[in-house]
Amino acid sequence: KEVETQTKLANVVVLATGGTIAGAGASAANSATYQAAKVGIEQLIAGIPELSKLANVRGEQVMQIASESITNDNLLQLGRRVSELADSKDVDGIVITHGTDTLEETAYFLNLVEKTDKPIIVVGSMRPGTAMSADGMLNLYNAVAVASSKEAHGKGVLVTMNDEIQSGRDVSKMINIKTEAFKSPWGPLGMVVEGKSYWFRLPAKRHTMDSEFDIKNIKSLPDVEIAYSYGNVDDTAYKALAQAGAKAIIHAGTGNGSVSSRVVPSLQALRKDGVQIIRSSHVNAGGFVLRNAEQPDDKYDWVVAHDLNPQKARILAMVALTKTNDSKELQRMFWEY
Ligand SMILES: NC(=O)CC[C@H](N)C(=O)O
Repeated sequence: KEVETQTKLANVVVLATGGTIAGAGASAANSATYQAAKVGIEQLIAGIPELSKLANVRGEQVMQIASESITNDNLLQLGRRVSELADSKDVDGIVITHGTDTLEETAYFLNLVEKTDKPIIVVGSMRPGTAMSADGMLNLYNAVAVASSKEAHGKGVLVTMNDEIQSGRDVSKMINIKTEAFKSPWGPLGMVVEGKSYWFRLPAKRHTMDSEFDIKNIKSLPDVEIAYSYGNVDDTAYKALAQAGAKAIIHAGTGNGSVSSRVVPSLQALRKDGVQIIRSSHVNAGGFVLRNAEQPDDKYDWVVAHDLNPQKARILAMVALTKTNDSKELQRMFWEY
């Protein structure tokens, strides 16, 4: 009977990449001062015996780094491993443990390029496992719960933090010291409570099975960079990034993605030289940039990132540029994904 119930459990693979969820501090009082990416995945799984009631869980250490150091090559390596596992008959769901600093970028990347309807859940924590009220254990338990659930199929890449199920496309790290760090401007998709998921809404944007991008066809990612805007800004960073070979520059603009009059002429010139200019906003709670509002995008042949923050806009621009360098096509993609 025991064997029978065991075989009915979903097979979930946890791909570990590092971050605070694998962090360790000197004492239980160290919630903010600790080293990320220290604890191996076997030890993390062994620390949560309750996982074996949810799924047949096995771990794989893909890398062991703090996520601010993740490169495009790391993204491709992780994306390819996820794709291999998703293609495997004996894998039902995939969890990725990740540092929280760039978790929103990796989750969005996978959401765009993985051709599967199997659940892919990206999870991190705000406190290391050695701290009082560590959040990693429950976040990982919730990730495995969602990864092994039938309802999570076809909903794109998801993030489970702070009991919430968020869309990997929408979610962003909004504060760096609280366990309620991850928010979406459009709200969570659901909740996980005691290992059971409760859904309230669905993602509206194209993802995974419905995406025109496929990790299997992406050999490398082009150079896309971000320039931050603020009072007294000038064009130095934009020109330097283009000089260094950026194929597209994400304008991390103020407000509506507005552009300083000291910067506009240089961005027009860069566009004439072939660099794609993509206007986004760095406002905290989520930007909303519209074409020809603030700047005449049609006239300058610029693209708007709409609600994607600058770091997510970088991800979509890189993936999009593997297919096209046509600014109209890029803009279509920025509306659809
Ligand atoms: N809370 C975290 O995971 C942050 C730790 C580290 N900076 C990282 O992103 O990997």
